[in-house]
Amino acid sequence: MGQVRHGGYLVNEFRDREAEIDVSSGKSYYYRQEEFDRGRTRYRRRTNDLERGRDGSIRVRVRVGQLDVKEQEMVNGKFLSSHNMSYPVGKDDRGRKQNGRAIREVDREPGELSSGSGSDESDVSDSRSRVNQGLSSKDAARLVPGRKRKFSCVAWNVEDGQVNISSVNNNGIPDSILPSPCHSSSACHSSDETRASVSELNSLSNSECSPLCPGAAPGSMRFIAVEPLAGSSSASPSQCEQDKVQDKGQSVEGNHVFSRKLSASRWANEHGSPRDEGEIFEDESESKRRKPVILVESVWSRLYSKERYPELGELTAEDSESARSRSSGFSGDGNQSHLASEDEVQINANGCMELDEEEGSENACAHQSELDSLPVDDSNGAASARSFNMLHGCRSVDDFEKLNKINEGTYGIVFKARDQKSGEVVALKKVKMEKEREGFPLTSLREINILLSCSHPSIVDLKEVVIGRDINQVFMVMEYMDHDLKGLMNAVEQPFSQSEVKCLMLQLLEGVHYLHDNWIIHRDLKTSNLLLNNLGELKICDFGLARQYGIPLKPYTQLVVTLWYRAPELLLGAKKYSTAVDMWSLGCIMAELLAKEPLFSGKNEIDQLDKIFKTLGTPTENIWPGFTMLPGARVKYTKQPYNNLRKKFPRASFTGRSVLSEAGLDLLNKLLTYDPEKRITAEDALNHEWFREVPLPKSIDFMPTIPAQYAQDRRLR
Ligand SMILES: Nc1ncnc2c1ncn2[C@@H]1O[C@H](COP(=O)(O)OP(=O)(O)OP(=O)(O)O)[C@@H](O)[C@H]1O
Repeated sequence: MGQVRHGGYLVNEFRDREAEIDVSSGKSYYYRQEEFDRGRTRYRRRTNDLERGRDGSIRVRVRVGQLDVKEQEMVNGKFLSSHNMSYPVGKDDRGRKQNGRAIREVDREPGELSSGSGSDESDVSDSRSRVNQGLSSKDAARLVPGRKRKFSCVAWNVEDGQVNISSVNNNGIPDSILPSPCHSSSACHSSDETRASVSELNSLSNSECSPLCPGAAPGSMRFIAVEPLAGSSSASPSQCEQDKVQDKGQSVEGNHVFSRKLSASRWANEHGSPRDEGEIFEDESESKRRKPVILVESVWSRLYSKERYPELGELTAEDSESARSRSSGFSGDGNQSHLASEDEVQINANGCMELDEEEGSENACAHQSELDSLPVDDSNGAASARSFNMLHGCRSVDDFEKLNKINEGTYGIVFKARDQKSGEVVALKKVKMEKEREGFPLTSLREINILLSCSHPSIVDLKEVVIGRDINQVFMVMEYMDHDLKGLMNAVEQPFSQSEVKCLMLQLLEGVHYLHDNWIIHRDLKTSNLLLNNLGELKICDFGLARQYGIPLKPYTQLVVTLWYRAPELLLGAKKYSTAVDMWSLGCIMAELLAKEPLFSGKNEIDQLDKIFKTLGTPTENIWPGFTMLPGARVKYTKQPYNNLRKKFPRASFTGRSVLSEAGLDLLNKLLTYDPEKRITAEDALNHEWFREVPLPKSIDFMPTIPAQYAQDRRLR
C-alpha cells in the first residue's frame, strides 16, 4: 500500500491534467471530474501524491472524497477485501449522518459509497456519488458532463421536407443522417425507399444529385455551415419548453471535400429550443464563423418515407394502425422492439450475410475472414466503386483481429476484436445489411449519428466506423464491455443487492439525464441494452431507435420500446410522447435489477397493459387526465383499484425475496407513474432520497467482478 501511495504513478502526467483544472470555474472543474471518474483508481492514487505537495488544495480534497472507502481499507486494514469486508468504525467513519439522520452501521453494505469524507460539505468525489453529497439538483446537473457532446448530431424530421445537415466524421464518412435541404422540392421526397446504400451516398458527387435537387450543380456537393459544437451553453429541454423554434441559416456551396474535422450543428437554438428539423442558418456572418461541413443533399431524402417510417414524418392514423397490425407478430419474449416498418425489424439476411453469421455462430473462434467483405455484386459494382470515395479514410476491418462473437441483435452482430495497431480490445458491431438493395439501415445510420455525437461515461463510446472489403459492410467500433445486464442476471444466482442496484441506477440515470438534456429519447431502454464492464461501469448501448425530439412535441410512432419496458401511453396509442417513456423503462429496469426478473412480461400489448394494471391499479381519469381519450383505453381491462407494487417488494423478507424501503418504493412508483406529465424526470430521480439512505449506493470500485465466462456467448441465453 505504501508503494501505492508514494510512488510509481505518473505524477507528471497528472500534474499536467491538474493544471488544466480551473478550480475557480465550477464548470471546468466539474467537467474535469469526469475524466478522473473514467480512470478512477489511477487518478485517485495520483491525487494522493499531490495532496502532500499541495496542502489544502481543493482538488486534493475532491479526490480524497472519492478515495474514502478504499484508502481506509488500505490504511486501517479494516476492510477484509473488496468482496468480504466490513466498514471501518471510528473517527474516520464519515457519512454516518446524512440529512441529520444517524445511519446504523449494520445497515451498510460492503462497498457502499461514503456520503463524504472529512469535509462532507466540500467533498464532491465522484459524479456518481454526488447524490449522496446532498448537492442541489442544479449542482448535480453541473456535475454531469452531460451537456458536452463530441459534436451535435442533427435533428431529422422529414415531415416538412426541410433541411438536413450532415457532417463528416474523422473517418470521412457521413455521420449525420439527414433529410434533404431542398425545402421546396417535392422531388426530394419522391422516393419511397427506406434505406440508402452506402454507394448511393457517393453518387452525390455525380449527377444523381442534380435531378433530385435542381439547385445543385452536377458534380458538386453543397456545403452548409452549421453551428459549432453544442457545449454546456445549450439549453436543456427543461429550460425552454415553451420556446419557439427559429430558423436561421445559410447554405454555402463548395466543392466536395471531406473534412476530417468534426463540425457541429445542434438542435437547440440560442433560446434553447431545438431547431426545427432541416433548418439552415440564414445569418451569413454566423455561417462564416463556423466550420463548413458537408451537406449531403438529395440522397438522404430517399432514406425517408412517410409511408414506411411514420416516426420520421407525420404520423397518420392509417399509418399507425397498419404499423401496429404489422407488428403483431410479437414473439412473446418481450425482447423485440419495434419500428413502424415491419421490414426493418425483420431479420432476413441475404444469402451471403446468413452464411457469415452461421459460421460465426458455430465457431466462436472463426477466421478473420468472417469479418471480411462479401464479394461485390456486379450489379452495384459501379456504385460501389464510386462509393469508395465517400468512405475514403475509414479504416478497414482487416485492421482488427476477431476474437469471438459476442451477441446478435436485430440490427447487428457484435464481435469482440482486437485493434491490431493499438492492441485495444473493442466490440465490433457489424451492421446487418439483409436488404442490401434497400440500402443502409436507417436504425444503424441513426445509431452512428447519435453515438458519435454523445460523450458521457454512461453511454457506450463509438470510436469509429470501419468498412469491410465490400463497401456495403460497415462495422461500428465500440469500447468493449464485459457483460450486458440481461445476460449477467441470467448467469448469476443472486440478484443484485440494493446498494448495487443503487450504483447501477445512478449511472443509468446519469446517462439518461444526459440524453434527455441533449434532446434525445432513447426509446429502447432495457436490461440487454445496458452494458457493464468489470470496472463496475454501466453504459447504455443500442441507439437504433433513439431520436431527437423537440418542443412542441410532434407525433412519433408508438411502436418503439421493447414490449416489457414500454410505457402505458405508448401501449394505449398516444401519438405524442416524450422523455417520460424512457423513465417508465427505467422503472421496469429498476424492478428487474432488484427482483432478477422482468416486472411486466406481457405476451402482447393487451396482456402487457393487463399485467401493468394488475400491479399498479387501473388508471382513472383522476390520476391520469386524458387517459380515457387514448385510443387503447376503450378496451375493457381488469378493474384493479389498488397499487400492489408493495406486494412484489416487501419491506423485509425472510425468504430471500427482494426487499425495498419506503424511499425505494417511492422512487419506483414515481418512475412507474401513469401520467407521463407527472412521471419523475431523470434529474429529479438522481436526487431522490433512496440514494441517500442506507444501504448507500455501492462504490463502482466495489461492484462485483463477474467472471468472464459469463460474458462469452451471450447468444446462448
Ligand atoms: N460495446 C459492446 N461491448 C460488448 N457487448 C456489446 C456491445 N454492444 C453490444 N453488445 C452486445 O450485443 C448485444 C446486441 O447489441 P445491440 O443491442 O447494440 O444490437 P441490436 O441489433 O441493436 O439489438 P436489438 O435487437 O436489441 O435492437 C447487446 O445486448 C450486448 O450483449
